[in-house]
Amino acid sequence: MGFRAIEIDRFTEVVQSCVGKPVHIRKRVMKMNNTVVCKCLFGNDCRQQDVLIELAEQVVALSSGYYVADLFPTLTFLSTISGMKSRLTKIHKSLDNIFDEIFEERRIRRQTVGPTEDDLIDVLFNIKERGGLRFRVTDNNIKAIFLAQAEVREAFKGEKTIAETELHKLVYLKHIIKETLRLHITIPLLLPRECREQVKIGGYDIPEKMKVVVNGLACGTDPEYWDDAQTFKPERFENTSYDFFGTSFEYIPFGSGRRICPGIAFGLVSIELTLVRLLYHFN
Ligand code: HEM
Repeated sequence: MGFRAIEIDRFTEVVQSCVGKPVHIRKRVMKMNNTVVCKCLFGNDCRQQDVLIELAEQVVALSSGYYVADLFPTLTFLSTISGMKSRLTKIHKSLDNIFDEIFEERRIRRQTVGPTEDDLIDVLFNIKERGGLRFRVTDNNIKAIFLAQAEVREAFKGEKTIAETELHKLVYLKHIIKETLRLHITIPLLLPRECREQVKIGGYDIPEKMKVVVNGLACGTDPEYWDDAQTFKPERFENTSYDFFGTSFEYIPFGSGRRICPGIAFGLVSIELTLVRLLYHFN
């Protein structure tokens, strides 16, 4: 059984054991998803798992918030006095140290036991050691990949469980997920961009190097594009071609362009499986 299936089973059992008592579903789902991602990356017995999950939760909390300093990028002191800068620097340093620790432990294990290729870190170390690429793979490249894990899903392709292959049948569930992500986009202002060249947008001159913040929530709820924009209506996605890849700017729950979320497939399967389990087992 793959990591995801095991963790979803565990999650279902925990929720079941709470029957009759209140359960904080959001907290539990978040913890479960972070555990799955962590295990896919660093294996089943990662000593640093709890700290990594804690840091991931802090990053999500910081990146999904609204910060006045984002609106006034030239006022650099704002990000300093708001404490945002020092919090991000602190998290970055902690992550970097933990990655160094994990890499070192894995190097030692590979020297004694050898590679196992059952998690992403071994896959990347194998690539690094095998060489033969046009570029050299460094520890920093590996760290960057862990922070933007587009390959995760690909690496675990062989691990699909029957439940995952059955998901395509649940058409309405997919509409519900699309509609939920439209009204409740996870990162409402996406990630900030920097303009590469001077452009005119909507009558405004945007100079080169200007920081641009795209309001994804406003796009998804703009009455010019959406009928009854504030109402939850999953059927609105019937017979439409909206996808998650940022091809229509009125629907960009995972962002768009170069910095589009690399975890789309990973995230969607996790949402679908979790919902299916909850709907199956609980009223
Ligand atoms: C339903 C689940 C998810 C949603 C709604 C979501 C949404 C987003 C959004 C809106 C962005 C900003 C994109 C932009 O500015 O254009 C983003 C970036 C990102 N996401 Fe996700 N995400 C999800 C799951 C995941 C998962 C599972 C992973 C990793 C396993 C992941 C990793 C990332 C990373 C690394 C970035 C930054 C990309 C960059 O800086 O270029 N996401 N995500």
